[in-house]
Amino acid sequence: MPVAKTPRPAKGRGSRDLQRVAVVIPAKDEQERIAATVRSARAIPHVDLVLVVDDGSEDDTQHVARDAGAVVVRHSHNRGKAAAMETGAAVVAMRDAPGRPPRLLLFIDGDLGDTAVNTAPLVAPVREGVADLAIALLPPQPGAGGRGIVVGAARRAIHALTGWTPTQPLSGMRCLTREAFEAATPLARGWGVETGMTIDLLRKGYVAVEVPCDLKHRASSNDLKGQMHRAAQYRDVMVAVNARRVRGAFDAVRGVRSESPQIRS
Ligand SMILES: O=c1ccn([C@@H]2O[C@H](COP(=O)(O)OP(=O)(O)O[C@H]3O[C@H](CO)[C@@H](O)[C@H](O)[C@H]3O)[C@@H](O)[C@H]2O)c(=O)[nH]1
Ligand SMILES: O=C(O)[C@H](O)COP(=O)(O)O
Repeated sequence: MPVAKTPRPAKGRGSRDLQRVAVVIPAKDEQERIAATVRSARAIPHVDLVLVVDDGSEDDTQHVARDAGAVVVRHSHNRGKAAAMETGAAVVAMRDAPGRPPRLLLFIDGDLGDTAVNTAPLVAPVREGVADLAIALLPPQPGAGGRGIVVGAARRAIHALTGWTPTQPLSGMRCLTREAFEAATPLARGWGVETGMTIDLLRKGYVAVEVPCDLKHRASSNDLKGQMHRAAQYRDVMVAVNARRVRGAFDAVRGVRSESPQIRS
C-alpha cells in the first residue's frame, strides 16, 4: 500500500475528521452542462465548497453556475485552464477556515454533468494519506475522435522524466493536497497543466495514484474544431515538457538531486 509523502493527521484525533474538500471547476462557455456538474459535485462526501472559475465565458456560465449553488469568480477575459485553476486555488485558500486543515483541492471539468459525483473515489486516497495526488481514469468516451497522438506524447514525456507511465496523462479530474498544489506552482500554461503537474510532483517525491471513475464528458471529435483543439493541446504539452527538460538539465549541472519518484497505479 503506497504512503503519501506528507503524512495526514491520525483519525480520531480530530484533524482528519475536519478535513474538507473544495471542488474547483474551470469553465469556459459551459452554460449547457455547468448546472448539472455543480449540483452533482455538491453531493461528493466531505465537499463544503464548489467553486466555478468562469474563464472569460461569452455565454451565461457564471449565472447558471451561481443559480445551481456554486461560488463563482470570473476572469474578465479568457486566460486558459491553468490560470483558472490557479485563481480557483487562491480563492479556496482565502476561504479556508483558521484552525482547520486546508481543504483538499478536487479539480474537475465543467462538462461532466450528472457524472461529476463519480469523482468521489479520488478523495479517499488523498484524505487517508495513501497518495498526495489522485488522478481519474475515464472509461472510453462515445464519439471520441483522437488518435492518441497528444496522449502518447504526454505519456512518453512523463515516463522519460519521472519513470512513471500514466494511463491517461491528460486527465484533468484530480484531487491533491494544498501542499502538493503549492509544490506544483507555477502551473504549466493552458493544456500543459496536467502533464507539468504530474512531472513536477513526482520529481519532488509526491505520490500519485490513478483511480477509475465512471465519468462522461464532451469528448473532442475528429472534425476541424477537434483537430485544432488537439494541436493546441500538443503545443501546450510540449512547452510544459521542454521547460521541465531544461530545468532538469540545469538541476543536474548544479547538483540538485530530485527525490526518487513515488509512483503507484
Ligand atoms: O480556456 C479555457 C478552455 C477550457 N476551460 C475549461 O477547462 C475544462 C477542460 O476543457 P475541455 O474543453 O473539456 O477539454 P478536453 O479536450 O476534454 O481536455 C482533456 O485534456 C485536457 C488537457 O489537454 C484536460 O485539461 C482536460 O481535463 C481533459 O478532459 C472545461 O471545464 C473547460 O470549460 C477553461 O477553463 N478555459
Ligand atoms: O481526444 C483526446 O483524447 C485528446 O484531445 C487528445 O487527443 P489524441 O487522441 O490525439 O491524443
